[in-house]
Amino acid sequence: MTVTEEKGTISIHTENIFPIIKKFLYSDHEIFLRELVSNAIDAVQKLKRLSSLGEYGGELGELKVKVSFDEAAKTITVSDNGIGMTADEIKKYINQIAFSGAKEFLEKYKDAGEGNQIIGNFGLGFYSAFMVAERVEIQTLSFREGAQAARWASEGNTEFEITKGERTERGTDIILHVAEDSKEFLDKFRLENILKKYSRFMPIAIEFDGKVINNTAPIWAKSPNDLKDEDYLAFYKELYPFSEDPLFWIHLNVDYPFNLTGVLYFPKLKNDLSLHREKIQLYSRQVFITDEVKDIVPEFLMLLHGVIDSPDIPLNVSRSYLQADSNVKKINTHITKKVADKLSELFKADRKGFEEKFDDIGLFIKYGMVADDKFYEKAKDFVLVKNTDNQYATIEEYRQKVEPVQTDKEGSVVMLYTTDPGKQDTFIQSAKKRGYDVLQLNGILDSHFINTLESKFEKVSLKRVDSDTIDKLINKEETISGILNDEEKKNLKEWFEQTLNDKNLSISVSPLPTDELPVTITLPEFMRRMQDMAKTGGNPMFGSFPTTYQVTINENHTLTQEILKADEAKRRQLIRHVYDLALLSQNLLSGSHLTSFIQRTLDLTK
Ligand SMILES: Nc1ncnc2c1ncn2[C@@H]1O[C@H](COP(=O)(O)OP(=O)(O)OP(=O)(O)O)[C@@H](O)[C@H]1O
Repeated sequence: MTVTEEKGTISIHTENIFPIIKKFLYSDHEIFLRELVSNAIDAVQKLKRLSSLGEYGGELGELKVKVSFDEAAKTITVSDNGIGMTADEIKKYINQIAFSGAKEFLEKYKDAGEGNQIIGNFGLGFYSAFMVAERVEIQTLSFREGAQAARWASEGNTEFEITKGERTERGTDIILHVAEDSKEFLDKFRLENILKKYSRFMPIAIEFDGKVINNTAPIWAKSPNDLKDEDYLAFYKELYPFSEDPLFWIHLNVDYPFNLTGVLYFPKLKNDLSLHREKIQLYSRQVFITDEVKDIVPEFLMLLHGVIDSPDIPLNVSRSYLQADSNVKKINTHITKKVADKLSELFKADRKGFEEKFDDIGLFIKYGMVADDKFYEKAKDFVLVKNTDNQYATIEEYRQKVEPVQTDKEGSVVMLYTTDPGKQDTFIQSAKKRGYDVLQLNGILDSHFINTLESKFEKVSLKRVDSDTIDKLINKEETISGILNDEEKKNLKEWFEQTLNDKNLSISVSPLPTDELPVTITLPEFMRRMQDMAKTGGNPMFGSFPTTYQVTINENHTLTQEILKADEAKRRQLIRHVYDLALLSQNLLSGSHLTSFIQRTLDLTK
């Protein structure tokens, strides 16, 4: 195998392949380094493979890839001690772009097990060098016995030359003569940063500036059986040095119908969902591709952290193509299923532990249920609700628990909830007095979650505990009789309207139990929901509706009798006072109203 000197023209199918590479394939020029280092790693892995198959009998030595640069000579060099190439192979693999050497190699060795170690076919790897180089040189010596060193050079047009090479040891140097407009890459920090970004977990040691920059065996490439919790936690810290420990994780390992490995972590979610996005990194055989996994991972799973590695995700293609890709869809479905299964498993295996973590994972589960029907179907059996006594229950358990007391006359189970146990305490106590239970639903997604539940569960409705007076909250057959006649009621309503003089109040007189407050202020459920939805991304128009509060006068209360009997001055004072008490019970009393309330109270006790 001797090298005959040769000049020639590269056979390519499209004349203008280089501009295409430059403009469309890689918008980011720094990718050239990922591609060349990937090729070098491929070459090393191919050699390992040949050695294990007995097709290479020589010493392997310390297998590695080395990246170096020379600012004065304006070169960047990627070296490896992999299989190298003969002059013929250069012609075949480098010159005939359309011919993929990796493909042929895989074809030949695909039955040999570990074949999937070879970095995939995801672009026009080698030629991306011309995005930054005005001339590229290859110095290479094949592992084959008796092979001669060969050199190839090209200036990125379709012409090339092949001559005898200078390498004396097996392997390849790719030498880039960096173009004037790409001099920024002749910089230690720039190169190191690019390497750390794309090559941090590549499977063969990469040396730069005297040190190895990568972790060649990240946990997702290992078998879950060989890993302990500490390993997962340590890897999490490696990925996100400043984050709190995750709650738990899922090790993904699929080989059919597509290849996918990865580890997804459930972080402790803060109440700001936007903080958590873009934390999942996508790899293809340990080569970093992107952290924009929007189209690959379902929206609600973007809250997770971690790594996904799949050679089956098409890369360097447009967004819309990615969305339509059937593998991507399958991956999406698979991840959703895995996550749901993991949660279900945790729930079944350790209910108590699940309850303890629920405050942290609840947001995530609810997000999934609101966003994804398939996820909802699984999650409805393990999503938990918590009542004001901090007891947890699944939706079905809860429905059964409250059904005997909280079914209204239409046969609907009314679940009551509070968004603020402190502020709504009066209402909560009043509900409890009647044997009702109250849930705490105060998360940022809960208003959406409530809508989802109501749409899925038949004959279940949810009402905030302060959205109506106790008798109407759960409207039962039984009626409480009132003690006032129509004339008295009419007067009462008018006096309240005159005294309070606020057009945003809708005043009515109702018979309530005597132990209820003389006046109750409520904001109807539908109105408040609209406001809540507007806050968390619904139609903002709803938020600008005028707010009308329901003011209900309890005709059975003794203070109401007092109002009827009192002279005008006293009456005004009492009306203001019972109204202020209602405000006070909702923490709505402030400013001058509060001051005059205190003064009035002092006057009354004189
Ligand atoms: N460092 C190297 N050592 C040995 N062979 C190499 C090296 N770099 C490239 N080659 C050969 O050149 C071929 C073409 O490389 P190129 O990067 O263009 O495509 P690829 O690696 O097959 O696919 P990809 O587009 O995924 O990179 C490789 O398949 C390989 O046979």
